[in-house]
Amino acid sequence: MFSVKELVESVRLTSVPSNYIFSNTETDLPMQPETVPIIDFSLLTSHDPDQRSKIITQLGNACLEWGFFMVINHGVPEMLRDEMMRGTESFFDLRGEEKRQYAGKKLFDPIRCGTSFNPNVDKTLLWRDYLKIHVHPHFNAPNKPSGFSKVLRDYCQKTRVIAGELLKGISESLGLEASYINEKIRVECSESHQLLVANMYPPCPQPELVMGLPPHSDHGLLTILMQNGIDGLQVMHKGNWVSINPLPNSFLVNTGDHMEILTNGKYKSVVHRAVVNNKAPRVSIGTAHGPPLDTVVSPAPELVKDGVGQAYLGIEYRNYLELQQSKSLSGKSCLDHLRLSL
Ligand SMILES: O=C(O)CCC(=O)C(=O)O
Ligand SMILES: [Fe+2]
Repeated sequence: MFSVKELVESVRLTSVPSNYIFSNTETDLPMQPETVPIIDFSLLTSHDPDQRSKIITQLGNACLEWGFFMVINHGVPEMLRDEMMRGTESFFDLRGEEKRQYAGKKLFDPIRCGTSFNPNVDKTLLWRDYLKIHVHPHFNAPNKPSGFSKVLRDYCQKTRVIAGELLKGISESLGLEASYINEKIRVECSESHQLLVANMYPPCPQPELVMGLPPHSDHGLLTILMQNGIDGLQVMHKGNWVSINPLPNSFLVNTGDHMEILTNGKYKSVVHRAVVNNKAPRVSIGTAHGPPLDTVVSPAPELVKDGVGQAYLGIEYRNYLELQQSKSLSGKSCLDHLRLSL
């Protein structure tokens, strides 16, 4: 099966095919009403030292306690976000044969589209189609829908700027120079890696039986995400799933596995999942921000001290991406390969 969207559109489904049914989706776990941290991005670029130090403390706390926050006042025009969302939806609406040219591709091929996470090994299929594009250091774009390439380029460039500023603030929150993360693993350099992942979750007749994306953490340092106005993201916080209802025009940001490695476990990558609904298609667009593919990410020596030993092995970014893609998406199983017992 190439696409769950095609499945939904081809037959009138009243129940879910058995190969999509998760035995334990835990969607009945109590949801905690929680206020997730909000970061006012405009204060990060403020010249007022008091304001900057306050927002850096907030950013540090958000990374420490949540690994997740909403970013407001980020300066990305609403029109660009709308165009990006419309372009992505139009891509998923293209005829099957137009999308199939990107099907069955390998991890580092410029553009891939398909369904589930890794249908070759996924025991249960996910209620999700995806489009993945390597957008930096080499920019790629599908040739349809028309005009999408320009919007995509602009959107990806602007999200890289946001990631760069957030990483400066995060470096400072760790007591390091603002440029530390950038210089250590070259996240902001011209070779840095950025992957765009667009997810399409069609409406499902029995949403409680399936998963859009099962609990997982992301590779990279930070993921910057927006959605089409339909909720479905849940974040694990203190042992509970918290449903995320983003503020209008905000970005959702989460820490990835390489943030956890780099900070020697101080800022952990956050486990999250995407649930689906029976009413409206949900689309989310994430950009994962990492170093150049040949960079070995290992714990920062400055954070391996005071009796705390090195908690993770270093690994080349490219190898980590390959490791993650070789398996089914499952919790923090990739990071577990690198943990050192202290
Ligand atoms: O759809 C979402 O809200 C989450 C997407 C996600 O976690 C991912 O693409 O890694
Ligand atoms: Fe994710």
